[in-house]
Amino acid sequence: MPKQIPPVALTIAGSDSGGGAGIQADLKTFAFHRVHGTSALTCVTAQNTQGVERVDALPAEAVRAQIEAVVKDLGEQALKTGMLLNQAIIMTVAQTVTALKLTNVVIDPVMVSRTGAQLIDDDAIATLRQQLVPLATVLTPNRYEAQILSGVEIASLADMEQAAEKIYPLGPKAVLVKGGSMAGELRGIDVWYDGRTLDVLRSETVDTLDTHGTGCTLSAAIAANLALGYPPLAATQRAKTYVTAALHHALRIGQGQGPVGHFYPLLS
Ligand SMILES: Nc1ncnc2c1ncn2[C@@H]1O[C@H](COP(=O)(O)OP(=O)(O)OP(=O)(O)O)[C@@H](O)[C@H]1O
Ligand SMILES: Cc1ncc(COP(=O)(O)O)c(N)n1
Repeated sequence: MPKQIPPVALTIAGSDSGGGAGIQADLKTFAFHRVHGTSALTCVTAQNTQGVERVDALPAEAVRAQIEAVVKDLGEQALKTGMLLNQAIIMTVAQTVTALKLTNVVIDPVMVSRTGAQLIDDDAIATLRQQLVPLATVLTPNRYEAQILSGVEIASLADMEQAAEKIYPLGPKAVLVKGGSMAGELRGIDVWYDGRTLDVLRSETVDTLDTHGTGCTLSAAIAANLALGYPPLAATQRAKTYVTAALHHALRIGQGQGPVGHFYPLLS
């Protein structure tokens, strides 16, 4: 049988020592999709299922060097960004993605945790909005990040739709407002807007506390499906289906929120 050449996807994100989110979630998600994953590490977190205990940033130039090293040799069919942490790293990633003319760019604008805690400073948020958001093929804010980017207080499906329409003019080709931290039946419902189509991506609400890494996994799965050649909306629908299945098989490990089951077909 001839050897197959896998597509390549790049993640630019932080390390989660607990293995449930960040680079670790991204590489597992790429591997599940049979996409070769490359990575540019932005920061190292000391983290477990209960929270983040410490964060150490890498120098922005080290982030640039990692991106350049893997892209010039292995290429990339898609990339995602996750936790970029500070203004210098955000600026460097935006410059490098532009300079290398990288395409199929999924931006997970990690700014606020699901519990509502701000993860990066105000300067970094402004830079992310101005320099990185316009480069996105798909931008995936959670409820609180969508509130910051749109100025809309989000409590209903109509609010999610309005936020997606307000974020779109910032420059991404498509916006997915994620509903993992919405209440009741809206938990797990996402809103897509690409300037033409306003679509609601529905899945059943999975009744579990073990949701660590859902956001990272979703954006990595979108990038993997883009690398496989699916157009943005189809890639996002397939990613949503994957995250829902992985949530159904979330791992009950650790004392806090366990990670989703990335390789759920292998779990008995
Ligand atoms: N309990 C759930 N049931 C079904 N889908 C869910 C659930 N929780 C999250 N999701 C889905 O997971 C994906 C990630 O969304 P979420 O809003 O959790 O992102 P996030 O806040 O960035 O993630 P995280 O909580 O990992 O920081 C979305 O498609 C969302 O709808
Ligand atoms: C290194 C790192 N990156 C990102 C997240 C957010 O993860 P998620 O939004 O998927 O829970 C995290 N907890 N740690």
